[in-house]
Amino acid sequence: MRVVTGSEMRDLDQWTMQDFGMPGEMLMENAGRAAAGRMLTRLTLDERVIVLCGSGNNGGDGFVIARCLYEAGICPEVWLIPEENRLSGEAKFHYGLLLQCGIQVNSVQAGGKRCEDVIAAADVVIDAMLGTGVSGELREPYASLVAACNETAARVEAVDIPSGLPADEGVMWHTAVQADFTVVLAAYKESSFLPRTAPFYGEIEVVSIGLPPGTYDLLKYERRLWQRVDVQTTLPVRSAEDYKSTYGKGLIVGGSETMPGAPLLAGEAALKSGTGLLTLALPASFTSAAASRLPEAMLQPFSEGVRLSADVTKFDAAACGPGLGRDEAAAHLVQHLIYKTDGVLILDADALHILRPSELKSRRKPTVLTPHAGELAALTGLSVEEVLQAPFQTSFNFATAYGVYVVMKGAHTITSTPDGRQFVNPTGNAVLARGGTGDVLTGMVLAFTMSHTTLDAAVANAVYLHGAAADALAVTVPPHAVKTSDVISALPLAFQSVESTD
Ligand SMILES: NC(=O)C1=CN([C@@H]2O[C@H](COP(=O)(O)OP(=O)(O)OC[C@H]3O[C@@H](n4cnc5c(N)ncnc54)[C@H](O)[C@@H]3O)[C@@H](O)[C@H]2O)[C@H](O)CC1
Ligand SMILES: [K+]
Repeated sequence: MRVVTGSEMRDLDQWTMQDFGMPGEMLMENAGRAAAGRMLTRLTLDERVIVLCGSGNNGGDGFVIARCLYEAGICPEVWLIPEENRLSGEAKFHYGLLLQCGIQVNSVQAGGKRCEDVIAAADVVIDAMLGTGVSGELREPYASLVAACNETAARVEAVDIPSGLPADEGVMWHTAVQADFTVVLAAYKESSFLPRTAPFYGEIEVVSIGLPPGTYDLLKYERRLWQRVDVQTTLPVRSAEDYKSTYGKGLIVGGSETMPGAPLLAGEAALKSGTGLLTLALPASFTSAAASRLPEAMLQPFSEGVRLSADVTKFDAAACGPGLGRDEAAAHLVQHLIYKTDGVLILDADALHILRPSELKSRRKPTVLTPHAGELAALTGLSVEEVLQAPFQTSFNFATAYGVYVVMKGAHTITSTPDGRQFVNPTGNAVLARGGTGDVLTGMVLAFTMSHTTLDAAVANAVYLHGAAADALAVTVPPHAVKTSDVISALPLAFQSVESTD
């Protein structure tokens, strides 16, 4: 399922109409009819339904939806917001068809009955006012109608995008319809994954509008959801012939006086994600606690201060950062791993605070960074707010500039590859909003980079199953009554959730 910008969507529309040859009227019929189909599953014949239609093609979709509801026996009250003569193209065409059906269309411009009052008294309001073509602050009467939609007790269902909301990240906006349900046309828009804009969509369903197969391959960059089927088709299948080093030799470097548990969380997660041979490098004072907590792991206590005694070149993958601290000795350790490891290097937590991005360019082997918004802000010199407003572009820029994988953690974690592909994660919940869950993900990424055939799948699967473990927990316990090690305990449930055939 793709994630597109407004201009990418328009390009795909144009190609479909001009090159593929599908008339715009047909594309709009497909869009409106598909949206109506999803809305009809939620409507009852006795509900008073209002359809608000704007001046562009979003409004055109509204005309088609109104006609489809009429066909299904529901007589919607249609409100045209602009003057009729503002309509053009396929929207004007479908407006004509609607009038042909004998459906009365009310005009906001005509005065008399106030549309706001009708919205207040409705059972369902279908928002076909503005779609991906919105720009700038809402002009009247749209601003007042959006306010009315946000005050009514009616169920509000948006077409393609809640009116007023930008499709793209990084766009200033002021107000938007708070939808209960949004039927998204053809592909997710970026704003459905941003912390500030996602809540306005309400429940989302994406519908096909008949774009020909392969249309999305026209786009320069792949940006899509990483879905259950992607995990099912790339998760390695274990075999009886496997032996303990089949899935690599992993190293986790971390821990300090103030954060002794972080490498243990990462280590346990790595072991429960399939690592056969794991070494923990941590302060000597914690080795006995580590041995009792993780007897499966080999231990390499730091020698005097924070020095690695292990030969890092013999590991297939190394993860550095959980609980490491940020002093000078820790900084030397990070540099040592950047320049000396022969395998995949995962940098998380304190290692990201220590890291000088320019050093990444010396890496000849793959590198995976797992920052949250604050860490990515520090790495890029942006503010946290700037990162949260444009997570796709920010992580894309860093990944392609430094040739690394970037896992930008959040409610919708985005994985960016060195060549600019991006995968949005659909799993996870508030259970993960607690200390140590990042350490768990680091251990999972370490394990998966050694067991998967491609790094794309290794990283995206780790993110997916990390969230799926939280989803499995949330089924039985409230998010506040969970501790991070419960997420590790739920990993088998996460694996089962993708291995089951249902
Ligand atoms: N492939 C698809 O997804 C298809 C999508 N369709 C629908 O088309 C809209 C995009 O249509 P477009 O005409 O480009 O823009 P809008 O309808 O969103 O609105 C433009 C319209 O709104 C006015 N406007 C813009 N900004 C403001 C503002 N700040 N205040 C007031 N008015 C504003 C502007 O003047 C224009 O008149 C997409 O979302 C889908 O719903 C196609 O139907 C089929 C293919
Ligand atoms: K809309």
